[in-house]
Amino acid sequence: MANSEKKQWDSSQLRKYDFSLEQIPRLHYKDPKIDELIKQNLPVLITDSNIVKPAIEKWTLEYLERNLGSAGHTVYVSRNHKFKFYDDKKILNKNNPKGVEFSPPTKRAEMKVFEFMKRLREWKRGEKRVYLQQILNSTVGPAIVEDYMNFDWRYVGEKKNKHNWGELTSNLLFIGMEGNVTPCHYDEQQNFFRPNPRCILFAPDQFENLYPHPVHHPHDRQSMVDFDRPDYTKFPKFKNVKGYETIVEPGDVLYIPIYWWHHVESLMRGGPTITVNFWYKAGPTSLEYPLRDHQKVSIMRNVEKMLLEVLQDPKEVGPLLRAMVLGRYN
Ligand SMILES: O=C(O)C(=O)C[C@H](CCCc1ccccc1)C(=O)O
Ligand SMILES: [Zn+2]
Repeated sequence: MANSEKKQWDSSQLRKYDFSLEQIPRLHYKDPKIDELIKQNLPVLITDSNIVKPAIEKWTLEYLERNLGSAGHTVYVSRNHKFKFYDDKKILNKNNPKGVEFSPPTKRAEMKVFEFMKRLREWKRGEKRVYLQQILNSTVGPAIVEDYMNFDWRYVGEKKNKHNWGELTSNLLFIGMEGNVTPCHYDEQQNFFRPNPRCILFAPDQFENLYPHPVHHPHDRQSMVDFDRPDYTKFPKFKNVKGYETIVEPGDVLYIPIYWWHHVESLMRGGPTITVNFWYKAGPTSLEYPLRDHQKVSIMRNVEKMLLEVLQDPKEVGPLLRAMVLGRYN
């Protein structure tokens, strides 16, 4: 993440998608308008902050190779540029008979940091891509721990308290290759994210245009639409999708509100990217009316989970909901 020079890029380094995008507001970290946006669960790019300054200044690939420690690290391997996340616990296998038949799109490997860096350095176009996604925990070396302690915790703590978020669950370190993509998904956590250069965001009310996988599926929370080749027959509403984008400059931190969809990509021909996130649990939610869009997504998830639990067979969920709604609630 060391960004001594201002990273210049051009639009040929951005992957092309067939939807239009507006810009996400960029505000200086001292600007009080930031709190107004966070309060409304709206994204904002926070500039010139010191939130992860030590990482910005010191975390080069060489520094990380020397200091990430000797433990094995979680690395995903993909045959293409996409790293679509999946939850192992929902895959059908001998000790999960209720799981879903599923062939993972990426392989998860454990690699020592020098092994990962070697793969990064020697990668040739067309070869499998790698993406290190590692929780920052006690296994990392003392220098990294010290840098981590020197993040601007006062600033993030002040936001957490002001907007009564839950506890910080984790900080993940991502080391990705140029052109890597994390496809569109939402998380159930608040996120301060020092991202890869390009983030595309969609509000929770875009649920119907983004067709998330069913809740019991390993790709729960991920969009079923392949942005590179959208299937408008299966997903007709995708053509109505309305999104925002930001290209992150050095020193920026993006606030990704809970339940907001995000697609994250490293610039093509932009070299490897080093990013860090801060995931916070949701705070206590009181149901005020009118309900917020993200609260309706949470309600839909709970209805889906309850129906799956009580009907047992996922194939019965559609017919029951259609019987309940068609001609009566539509
Ligand atoms: O910070 C976030 O929320 C991101 O989406 C960052 C994203 C990788 C996330 C991978 C992942 C997705 C779902 C569950 C666990 C891990 C990136 O930077 O490529
Ligand atoms: Zn995410």
